[in-house]
Amino acid sequence: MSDLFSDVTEKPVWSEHLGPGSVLLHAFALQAVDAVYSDVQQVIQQSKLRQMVTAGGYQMSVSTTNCGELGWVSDLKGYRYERLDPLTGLPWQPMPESLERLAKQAAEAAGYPGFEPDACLINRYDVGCKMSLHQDRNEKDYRWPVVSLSLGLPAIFMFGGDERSDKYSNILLEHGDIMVWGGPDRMRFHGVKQVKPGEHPVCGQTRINLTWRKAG
Ligand SMILES: O=C(O)CCC(=O)C(=O)O
Ligand SMILES: [Fe+2]
Repeated sequence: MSDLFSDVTEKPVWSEHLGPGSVLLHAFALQAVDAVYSDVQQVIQQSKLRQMVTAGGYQMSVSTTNCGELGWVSDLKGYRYERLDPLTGLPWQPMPESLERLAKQAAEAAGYPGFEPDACLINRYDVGCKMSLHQDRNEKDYRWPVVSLSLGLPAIFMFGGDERSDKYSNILLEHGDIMVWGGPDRMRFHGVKQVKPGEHPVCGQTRINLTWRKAG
């Protein structure tokens, strides 16, 4: 086919098991990307992306916002979930249906049926942004997984063990991939290496990451 984009939307969907509770769903989101991406743009217009500060006083390189009942925030008081956007004092935007549906489908495909996310964190990585190794531990109930969608520029995801010093694997995350980790893998350290320069047909010079969680 001569259609420029046919190879983008027709990449095979396949599951790669990366641990007893973690699955990389390659290309899982490609069919839903148009709706998801435009809904993310709507959310970002209402709830601005901002660079949060850690308890230690460091400004994160990624820019962040949220949708859903609960939003992840960080400031000098530390990491936590909040019902109100601290920038506006208003509730976060409701989670768009396209996002909620995709998260549930991905969780189910990864072996976590019944996932009801109440938080969707939106991270924008411009070229050069990264996320250091960390655990996701601000959620109330660790029985539910983290479901994480990558859009735009590719990134190397560091997937480590339960200790910060454990060796990690380097996993390539591409546009439309969904990484799910839960169960025995829920507390594994993870992070993202510096995003390399590039131009993506949908997202331009950025990587967008959405992570869904049952936080409350
Ligand atoms: O950007 C990613 O792929 C991971 C993001 C992440 O680990 C987080 O937001 O907690
Ligand atoms: Fe994380």
